[in-house]
Amino acid sequence: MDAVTSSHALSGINILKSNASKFRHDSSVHACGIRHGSSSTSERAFQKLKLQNNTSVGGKRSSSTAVWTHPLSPISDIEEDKVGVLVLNLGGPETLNDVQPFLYNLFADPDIIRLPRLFRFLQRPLAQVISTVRAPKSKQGYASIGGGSPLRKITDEQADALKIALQGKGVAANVYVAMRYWHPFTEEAVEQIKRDGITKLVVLPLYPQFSISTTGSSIRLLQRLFREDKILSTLPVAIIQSWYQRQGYLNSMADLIQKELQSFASPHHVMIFFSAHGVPVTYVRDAGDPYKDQMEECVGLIMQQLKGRGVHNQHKLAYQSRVGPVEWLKPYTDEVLVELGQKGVKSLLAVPVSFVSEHIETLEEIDMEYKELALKSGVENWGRVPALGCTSTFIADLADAVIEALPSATAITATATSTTRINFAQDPLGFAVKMLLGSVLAFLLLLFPGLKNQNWGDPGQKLFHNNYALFHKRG
Ligand SMILES: C=CC1=C(C)c2cc3[nH]c(cc4nc(cc5[nH]c(cc1n2)c(C)c5CCC(=O)O)C(CCC(=O)O)=C4C)c(C)c3C=C
Ligand SMILES: [Fe+2]
Repeated sequence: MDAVTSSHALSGINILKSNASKFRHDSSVHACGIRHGSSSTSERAFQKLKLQNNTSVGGKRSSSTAVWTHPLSPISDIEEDKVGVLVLNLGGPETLNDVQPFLYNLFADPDIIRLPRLFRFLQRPLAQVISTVRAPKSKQGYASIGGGSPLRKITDEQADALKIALQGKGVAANVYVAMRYWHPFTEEAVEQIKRDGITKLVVLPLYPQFSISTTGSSIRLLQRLFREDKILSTLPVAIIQSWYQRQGYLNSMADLIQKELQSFASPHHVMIFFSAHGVPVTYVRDAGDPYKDQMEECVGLIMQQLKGRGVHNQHKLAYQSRVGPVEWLKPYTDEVLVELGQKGVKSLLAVPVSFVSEHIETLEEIDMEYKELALKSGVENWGRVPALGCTSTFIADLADAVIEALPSATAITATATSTTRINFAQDPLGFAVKMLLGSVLAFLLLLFPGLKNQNWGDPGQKLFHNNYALFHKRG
């Protein structure tokens, strides 16, 4: 997928795939309230762009900077603009009492459980059932990491650090946090943006790779909120779609891996084990989610970075955190760990690669479940790379990404295209059959609550599994 293309029913917003590999990271800038350096590579490029824009026609792509300009929003306005950055994240329950309602919000999202359009009316009842069945297992997980998700605190810290890094680069901006499924909700952040009179907005997902289920879902919600609002519908917005290719991010990941390898007695013999959050395989196969491709490319780029530093360890990518009965992206982390252990791999360094803060899947799933499984399977030495969090080089790079995106901000206008409609046009018979089966199973589920499949939390009946699998095949 190319930069500045809209995708997955997200047309109408200027979406950037932040591909600024030509920008070196600026190690003189420190985030998290530390030191702020002078002009960075990106800042200089930004200044250069300002000059360029004064002399060139808008709407042209700047090949040396990976920044696109738009005739409606000349870069020379940025100094007068009131800039906002909207940081997107998933959100997590802060207490155990929040777990079920948080799960309800998650499963009520049509980008998480993808029902055919005609059966969307079942979304909420289904979410109620699934969240109730899943809650006990989820609660156990959150209880084991201190009774709640650390996501809000870490995201707030990252937002503060980003504001400071932007300031250090000469851009005064308000940074807002918009969570998809828990506080502070996206709606609240958007209201605050309106109250503050922001005149130019950059949307920055805290997911390096794009997935329909994460960045895509948040963007879809934003599109709706912005279109429905008189003021917001004219606000120039730039959306950074993904940023896993950025040099600053890759450097920061390589730094963390290199550092962690040193904690092993024999660093060369450690297998670098990338574990990414999975998505159901239908997202990639049927709905065109670029997540898998981007993840594979991302891992390749990190390894390339490490090779450039003389680190030639073996590596492997696998997918974790599957929920429900459907097939998810493979290979599965738990299965690979067992295989590697049985094959005689003795040292493993786990690298969480789909997310930039610690959360339940790093603190509980990787640090507890997977570690135990690996050790039981024959692995003797286990390590885990921490999430990037507020690492200064990383935050500085995010600030650069924001600055590079600013000139492309443009108002949200066009109407979204629907994947469902496309699928229907391509395969009307298949579409009708799936809808019919989906409806029969959904009604069965609602009429006979006993059919709830306990595998969302506990072992149980199979029918609900199959039901869910059908729902996942949208259209
Ligand atoms: C890139 C990151 C993520 C993708 C892709 C993703 C897809 C996805 N997740 C679920 C179901 C659940 N996710 C849950 C929590 C959760 N997921 C992510 C990230 C991605 N999810 C995060 C950051 C979190 C929050 C963690 C925290 O600390 O609070 C949960 C709840 C936890 C649990 O019960 O395991 C569920 C459920 C689906 C179905 C999905 C793709 C369709
Ligand atoms: Fe998830």
